[in-house]
Amino acid sequence: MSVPEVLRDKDLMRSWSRSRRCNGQTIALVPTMGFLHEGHLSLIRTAKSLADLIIVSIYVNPSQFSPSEDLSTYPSDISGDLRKLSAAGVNAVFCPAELYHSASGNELGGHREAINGERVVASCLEDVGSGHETWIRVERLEKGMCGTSRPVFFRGVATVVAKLFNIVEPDVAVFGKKDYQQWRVICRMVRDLDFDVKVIGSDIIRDFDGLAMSSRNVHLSPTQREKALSINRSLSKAKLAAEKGQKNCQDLKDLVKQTISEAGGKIDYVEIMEQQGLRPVEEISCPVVICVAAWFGNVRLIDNLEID
Ligand SMILES: Nc1ncnc2c1ncn2[C@@H]1O[C@H](COP(=O)(O)OP(=O)(O)OP(=O)(O)O)[C@@H](O)[C@H]1O
Ligand SMILES: CC(C)(CO)[C@@H](O)C(=O)[O-]
Ligand code: BAL
Repeated sequence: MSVPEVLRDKDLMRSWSRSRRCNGQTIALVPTMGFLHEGHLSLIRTAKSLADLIIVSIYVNPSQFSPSEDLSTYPSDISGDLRKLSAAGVNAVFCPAELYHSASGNELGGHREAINGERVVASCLEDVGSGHETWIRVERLEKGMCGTSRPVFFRGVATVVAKLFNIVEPDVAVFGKKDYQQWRVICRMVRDLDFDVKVIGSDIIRDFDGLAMSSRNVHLSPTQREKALSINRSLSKAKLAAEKGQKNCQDLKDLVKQTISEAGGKIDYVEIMEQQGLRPVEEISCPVVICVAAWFGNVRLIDNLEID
């Protein structure tokens, strides 16, 4: 077990990376928001098969949360994460305190301020008069599904991932297919803006009972967790129905919605999209992905299943 180098400063991160690339070593980046689980570790294993050195970034990006979302309660355990990353054989961990410039020109987004000892969070950067004003929009792919319920999400993700690519300068970057739309948005950004980075989508890792692993699962009560198993159950049912010949997407979506609602989940969306461009499909005649987001109490979970 070797302890990875922990870098908090973007210039140091860039020179760490550049010096290794100058020596001919290839670098894979695995961007995360921390509170690591087996899903993240599987991305690291994928990354290790693709590059000489692995960098994991841990940064809870404020600009992808709107003010009503869960930035302030996003789980964190940096010492646990560092232990897992050491065991996983990662070479460096990039965990900047802040990545955005403030209006004063300092590198402080100002999204977390202690007022009267309480942690107050303004999650959308403009709300606090940040100096940051450059955003990447992946105009069609960012719309619909998670883009509807999380209006600043993909703008924030695309922008922070572009920043990470510019700082780390990786050869390869690995993302989870659990966040399917996010993965496709990043692939499109890389293609459209000519980033010299190969983007890889890595398969969803599920817990023993089928629940897709997610940092937010920690907020589920045992009863909510039990109910949340309906997501994977509903996706498997729909896939089986499709394989048996049910090609009508409305019927398949209704099956998914009914299974989750009956278990006590509140549907955010259920969509069936073609895999590459995420355009909605009415009859299955090409590889599709069924994408779901649903609430269990205050926890919003996403999941999906590809039908090839
Ligand atoms: N179960 C999983 N299988 C595969 N990849 C995953 C899984 N969970 C997360 N990832 C991937 O890990 C990367 C970092 O994700 P993040 O740190 O937001 O974790 P998360 O578990 O997705 O958290 P959240 O609770 O926000 O959904 C993303 O590319 C994401 O798709
Ligand atoms: C890609 C990412 C690290 C950007 O903040 C985040 O959205 C995530 O963890 O999936
Ligand atoms: N894994 C996606 C990060 C988010 O939900 O904000």
